[in-house]
Amino acid sequence: MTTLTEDDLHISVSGLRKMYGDFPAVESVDMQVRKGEVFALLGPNGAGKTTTVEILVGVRDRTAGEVSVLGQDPRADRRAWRNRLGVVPQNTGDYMDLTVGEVVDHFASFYSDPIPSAELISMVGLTSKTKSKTTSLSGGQKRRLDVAVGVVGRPELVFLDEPTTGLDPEARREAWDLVNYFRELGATTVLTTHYLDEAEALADRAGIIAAGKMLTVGTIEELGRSAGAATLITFADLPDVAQIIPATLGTVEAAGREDHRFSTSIATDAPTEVLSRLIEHARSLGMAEIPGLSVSRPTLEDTYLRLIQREDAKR
Ligand SMILES: Nc1ncnc2c1ncn2[C@@H]1O[C@H](COP(=O)(O)OP(=O)(O)OP(=O)(O)O)[C@@H](O)[C@H]1O
Repeated sequence: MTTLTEDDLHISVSGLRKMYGDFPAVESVDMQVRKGEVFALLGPNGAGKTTTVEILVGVRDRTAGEVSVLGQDPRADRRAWRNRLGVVPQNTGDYMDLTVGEVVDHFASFYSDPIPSAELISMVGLTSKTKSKTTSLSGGQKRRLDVAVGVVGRPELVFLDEPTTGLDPEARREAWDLVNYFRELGATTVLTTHYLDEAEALADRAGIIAAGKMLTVGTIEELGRSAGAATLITFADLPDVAQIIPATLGTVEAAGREDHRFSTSIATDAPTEVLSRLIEHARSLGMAEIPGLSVSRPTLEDTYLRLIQREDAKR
């Protein structure tokens, strides 16, 4: 594993804790976000995602822990530092009686090199609404305007708190395009979400958080492999499998009749070895093909559900 230096990191958090009275909204969060990556904070309702983001962007104080964002402690909240961030909070205020174009122009005026308003409005799919009052926008359209306002200053580090909640599938895709656009510009993105497909589609790495605790951090593939989830190899009509796959290599999990076939599943951490033994076995029986063969890798969803359920069981 390569050792990361402070220069490679846009965010470094250790031992983060936030108490509301004697309730720990954030109990132990450790995470590092590398320059240029898309990092997803995944977790169920009330996990502590928003509180963590609010601390990172300097709008909420912390009880304990070390936090560095773009090389600074967010508590200092310096203007030059803030201008390098783009923040799309979960709940934004209203934009009063202004039109979409006026709102974007207004926020653009705070920055020295903003994304041109028309370009940005088009990127979030609101061109036809440029002259409409924001009060007439649908919930999803308003959310897209929030995203535009948050990123108009070409931030180096973007925080998107549940950017696609309430959006229809097409608008979700547009929001995803925007994240990819920022990735191409070299920006770092932290997004909170409880949509696993969103993390899978967008994130380089993700952290799973529940009940204020960071349970695991890794690439999407690493997360899929963690929490003891095994690869599942399924096939049909291959006799005497138990004799060629010892228990040390895999567990023959299910055997049943399906569509006139006798199907078998093997859960294994050594899929290549199991497959090669199966193929050799099939050949020795004179079979050219193994009927119904499929290999399914454990998914992010498997790991997520396992970890969240394990955490729920503790409470
Ligand atoms: N101002 C506050 N005072 C007291 N408790 C709070 C406050 N803000 C948040 N909490 C509690 O802290 C916990 C974490 O909340 P937070 O909003 O960070 O969760 P979240 O992961 O963002 O959830 P969601 O996905 O529902 O937005 C929740 O139990 C919430 O009720």
